[in-house]
Amino acid sequence: MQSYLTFNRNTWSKLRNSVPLTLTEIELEELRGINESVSLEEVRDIYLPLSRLINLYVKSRQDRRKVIGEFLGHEDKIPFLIGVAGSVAVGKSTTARILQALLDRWSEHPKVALITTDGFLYPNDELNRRGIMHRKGFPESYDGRKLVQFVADVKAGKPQVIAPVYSHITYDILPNQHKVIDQPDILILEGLNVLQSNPTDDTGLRRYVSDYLDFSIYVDAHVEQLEEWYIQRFLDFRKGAFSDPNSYFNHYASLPDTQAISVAREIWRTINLVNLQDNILHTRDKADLVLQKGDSHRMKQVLLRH
Ligand SMILES: Nc1ncnc2c1ncn2[C@@H]1O[C@H](COP(=O)(O)OP(=O)(O)OP(=O)(O)O)[C@@H](O)[C@H]1O
Ligand SMILES: CC(C)(CO)[C@@H](O)C(=O)NCCC(=O)O
Repeated sequence: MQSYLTFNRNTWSKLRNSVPLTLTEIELEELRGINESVSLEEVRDIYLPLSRLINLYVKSRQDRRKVIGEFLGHEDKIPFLIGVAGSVAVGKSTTARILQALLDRWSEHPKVALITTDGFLYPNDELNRRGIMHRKGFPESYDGRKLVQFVADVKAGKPQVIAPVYSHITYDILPNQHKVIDQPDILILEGLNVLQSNPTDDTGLRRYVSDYLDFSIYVDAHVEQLEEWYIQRFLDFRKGAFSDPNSYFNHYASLPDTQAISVAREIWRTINLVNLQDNILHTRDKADLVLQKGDSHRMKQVLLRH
């Protein structure tokens, strides 16, 4: 990775510069609500400098838009699109939610929306019909055309763009729910496939989500670590969400720990690890920024493309 600048925790944390250190009590509560295990030190040292960097990128994009607006006599409101990629269970959605909470404190971009590409998975019925239920998360399990169309519409400045919603509890698309993206200042798009280049248009015009990203982040960690986090999350879910009778994994709720661990390990090794190795890991080289995590999700290193 030669085209990246490399920062350890200490050098990165100093780049927070003028970002106010203090988060209000309300903001703190909001961050705690995202994930109780995220430490405040991590937010201060890693995510505040990152929010400063992104703010600079957004401002520069807004300045360019103003020039075009002045030239044309009217200014379109086009969201700044951030992609967050990485393995299953690396912490993409947690990272995206922390960023959302931090970025919408800035007056230049008060409206920050968040979408996960999980919503663009085919519903289970369709996955079963295609015989690919065991390939959830692999490129062929997503409606790539719908996803690219969604992103293209958002980046064309369209109001009220609709995104479908996925539930980790029912393990399926929620048929009667959707999210509306209405010209935010920033849209964070989180998902293991946001940097993938899979053809999504069989008419020959090949378009990828990554063509529309203004800034991309890859959250990275060693595979041993990822397996541990996946199993731990599975166990946490088992105690909580799986005990909901609507949960797809309800039958796992009563499994003893040792058996639950082997089920989780098996799912990890046969599905998510294979997907990481075949389809996700190589997209790391395309990211503008790589966040490298060590033990307990603590950031070890940050790489910034220059
Ligand atoms: N910064 C963090 N500090 C502590 N724990 C974290 C952090 N980020 C994520 N985790 C934990 O790691 C696990 C995976 O996190 P998360 O659900 O955000 O991952 P993900 O990459 O979005 O996964 P998926 O692709 O399956 O949706 C969760 O149990 C979460 O609580
Ligand atoms: C929904 C995805 C693909 C991504 O978030 C993932 O969490 C998943 O469900 N993977 C399939 C295998 C598993 O159940 O972990």
